[in-house]
Amino acid sequence: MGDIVYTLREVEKVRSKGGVTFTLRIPHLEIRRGEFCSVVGASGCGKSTLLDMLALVLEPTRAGHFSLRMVRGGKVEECAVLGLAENRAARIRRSTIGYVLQSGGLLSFLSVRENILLTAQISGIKVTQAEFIALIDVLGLGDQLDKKPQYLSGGQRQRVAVARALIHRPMIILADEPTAAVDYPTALDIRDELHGLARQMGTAVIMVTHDRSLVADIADSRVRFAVTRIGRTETLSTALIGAETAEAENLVGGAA
Ligand SMILES: Nc1ncnc2c1ncn2[C@@H]1O[C@H](COP(=O)(O)OP(=O)(O)OP(=O)(O)O)[C@@H](O)[C@H]1O
Repeated sequence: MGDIVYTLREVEKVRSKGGVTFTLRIPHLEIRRGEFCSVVGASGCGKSTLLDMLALVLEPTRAGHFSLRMVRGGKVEECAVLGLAENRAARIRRSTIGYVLQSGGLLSFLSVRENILLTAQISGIKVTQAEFIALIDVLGLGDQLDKKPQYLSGGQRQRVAVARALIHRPMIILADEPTAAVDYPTALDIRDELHGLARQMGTAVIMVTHDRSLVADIADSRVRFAVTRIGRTETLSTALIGAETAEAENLVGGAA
C-alpha cells in the first residue's frame, strides 16, 4: 500500500440533540493510498459520523491530530482538518474526494447523465466517452441515462450515486452503504469496482457496510466500534478500535 492519506489521533466528535449525547472517539486511525478499508458496526454507532468527518463535511469537536495528505499536480499537500476554512474544504472535496451518500443525494431536476457528470464538470475534469461508457456498463445504467432520478428504483438511484462519485476518479472514495438497496450480484459489482480502483488507481476507499460477508475476503483493513451506553439512551459513546488489517483481524477472531 501507498502513502498515508488520513492520520487521526485522539479525535472526538460529540453530537447532542434532545437531551441525548453521542460521542465518537477515535484513538488512532490511518488510511493509506490503495487501501480498501471497510467500516462495519451496529446501527447508530457512528459510521456516517466518521465518514462525514473524513469528507470534511463535519468538523471534529477536538483532535490531537487530524490531517489529510494529498498529491496534487505532483506536489504533496498536507492540511490539518480541525479549523480548516470552508472554502478550502470545499475545494478539496471537489478535487479529491468522491462521496457516495447513504441517501443518494441526487439532484431531481437533472437527468441521470447530468447527475453523473456533475462532479467532473464542477471540478473541471474531462471524462472521455470511453470512460463514461465503461463505468455505466459496470453499473448497468445504460438505459437509464435520460431519466430523472425520481423515475428510478432505489437500487438504480444508488448505482447513479456510485457512478457520480467515481466518474472523476478521485484520490479518496467514501461510500456510505453503497450496496444497501441493490441485489447481491450488483452489490458484488459495486464492491469490485471500488476494490479495483484501490488496486489499480491507488485510490483510498473507505466503505461502510452492514454486510460483513461482502467485504470479509477482500478488505485490507476493517474499522470496528466498541459501543458503550450510559443510562437507557442518555449517552451513547463509541470508541473506534483502529483499522485492523485483515491479518490482525484473523488473529483476534474478527468479532463485529
Ligand atoms: N445531526 C445530528 N445531531 C445529533 N446527533 C446525531 C445527528 N446525526 C446523528 N446523530 C447521532 O449520532 C449517532 C451516530 O449516528 P451515525 O449516523 O453516525 O450512525 P451510523 O452508524 O451511521 O448508523 P446507521 O448504520 O443507522 O446509518 C447516533 O446515535 C445518532 O442518533
